[in-house]
Amino acid sequence: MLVSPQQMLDAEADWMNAHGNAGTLMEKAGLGISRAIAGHFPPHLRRGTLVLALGPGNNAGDACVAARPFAAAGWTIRWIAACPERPLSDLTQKNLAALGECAKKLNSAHEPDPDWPRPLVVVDGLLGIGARPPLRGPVAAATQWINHWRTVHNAFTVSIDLPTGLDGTTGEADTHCIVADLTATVCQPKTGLVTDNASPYVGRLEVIPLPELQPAGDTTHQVTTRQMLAAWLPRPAHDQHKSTAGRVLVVAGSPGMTGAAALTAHAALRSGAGLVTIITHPSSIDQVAARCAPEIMVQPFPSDDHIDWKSFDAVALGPGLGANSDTLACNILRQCPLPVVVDADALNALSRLSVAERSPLLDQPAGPRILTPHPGEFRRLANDLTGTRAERARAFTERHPGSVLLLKGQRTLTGSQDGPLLANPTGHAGMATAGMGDTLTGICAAFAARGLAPAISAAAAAWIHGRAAEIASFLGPRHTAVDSLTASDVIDHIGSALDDLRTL
Ligand SMILES: NC(=O)C1=CN([C@@H]2O[C@H](COP(=O)(O)OP(=O)(O)OC[C@H]3O[C@@H](n4cnc5c(N)ncnc54)[C@H](O)[C@@H]3O)[C@@H](O)[C@H]2O)[C@@H](O)CC1
Ligand SMILES: Nc1ncnc2c1ncn2[C@@H]1O[C@H](COP(=O)(O)OP(=O)(O)O)[C@@H](O)[C@H]1O
Repeated sequence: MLVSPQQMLDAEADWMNAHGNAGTLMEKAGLGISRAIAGHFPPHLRRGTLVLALGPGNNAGDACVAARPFAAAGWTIRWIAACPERPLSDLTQKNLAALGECAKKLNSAHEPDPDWPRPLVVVDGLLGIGARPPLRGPVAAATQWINHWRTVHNAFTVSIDLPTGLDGTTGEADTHCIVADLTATVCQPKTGLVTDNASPYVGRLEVIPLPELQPAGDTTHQVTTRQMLAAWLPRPAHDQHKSTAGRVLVVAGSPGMTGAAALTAHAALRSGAGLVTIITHPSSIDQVAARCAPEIMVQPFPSDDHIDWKSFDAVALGPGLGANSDTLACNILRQCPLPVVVDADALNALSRLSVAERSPLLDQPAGPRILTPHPGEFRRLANDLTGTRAERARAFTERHPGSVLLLKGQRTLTGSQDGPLLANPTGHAGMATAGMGDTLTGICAAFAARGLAPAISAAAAAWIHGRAAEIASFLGPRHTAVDSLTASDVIDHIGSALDDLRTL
């Protein structure tokens, strides 16, 4: 559910009227924020430096609570009062004191101390949901040094509830709005966080559960959470075998794009599929097979276009298929009774059909369909739709009620006729690289083959895909800069993302 800042403030006021003490809520929220930071930097694994930028409100208290497990694990803790003319709130002072001697005050924040251990994490506890841009005075100065540290000193920035300078309702941002690598939003995500305006500022989004508060809000638009996913993704049954674990058919690859077929198939294999078979252009078979692990079967397109659907549970259709396979792609879409994840050149084939030919394939398909366009492919499929990404996604699923839409991008959206619009919170900008969509298609097809409903397969795949990218970049044994991530790195960490999800 999305809530406006006002709805959240109302829920907080109700709780305060009934219980009169914000301390217990701060304790829970702060420890949840701490766990979210630990999802990138487990405090016992790498001992770095945590800098707390404290404002006059209770976000600053949350930041101090969040720092406690890091202090206990031996991190260097520094804090700075961003508005020296205003006192820190009573709860902030109490939780700052609880950090003990290891939390030292900074009088200015021109540059980070070169002797501080890395990683360097800065927590933006400046302003909360009660504030709105424009930024003024010392807070505006604080957001500028935090953004400078991020750009020049590779600081990882964590915002509590919303990046300071972002309007929680509209997502409009002040010029000096914090660019948050992680936004830990308490209780429910605020409407502004998932708007198109907010995408340069919000980064990874983590919703910190706080069931004590019960705000009203918009249930038709949600952020996918770990709690939802854990209920959706079953562990394998003791008595399953490879033919019941999910059989994926990958229809992909062509001369020059054999890697797309291999990436899709490997992602499906790592996402729990029991059997993975690629069918590809006869001229590419040897190259595709050479790229694949021995577990993956590789066969040529059948000469008569006949595929025995009983041998499979789901299909991944389109990655690297090239522009000469429109007939094959459209025939599969006409005939296949199984869930089909429709990507890349299969989407382009659909775009090239007339509306009269395309509509029945999307509105009354022969089986479940999950369409996974990136924004370029989406424009080709529905170039008449206008409005925000969310509005266009909704309009598309209303127009084509028989298909699930997985609209990729920085905040990937899953839309379906009868479910809420789901915004994906995981992932980072290092995912903007070749083959990443092919990987997502493989994960999604494996989940559909394992029996998950189409919309759930799509939303779960987007979450796992993004989380695998985070683990590869921040936690994996060979973690490196975000911008050196490859699609193959993501595939290598799908298993860690599944594990991570199950160790809530
Ligand atoms: N190793 C391989 O074999 C690879 C094969 N690939 C295949 O190459 C084929 C062509 O796919 P491409 O997606 O590269 O080409 P497309 O022509 O479908 O898409 C590129 C166009 O879409 C726009 N676009 C893409 N992402 C966008 C975004 N986030 N926002 C706005 N616009 C965006 C670009 O500006 C560009 O105009 C597909 O079959 C694909 O599966 C690619 O996945 C790359 C790797
Ligand atoms: N800036 C970003 N932040 C988070 N995820 C991103 C970002 N850019 C791209 N992605 C993700 O990476 C994938 C790219 O898919 P796509 O463009 O189809 O790649 P390809 O066609 O090369 O396989 C999508 O899942 C998308 O959501």
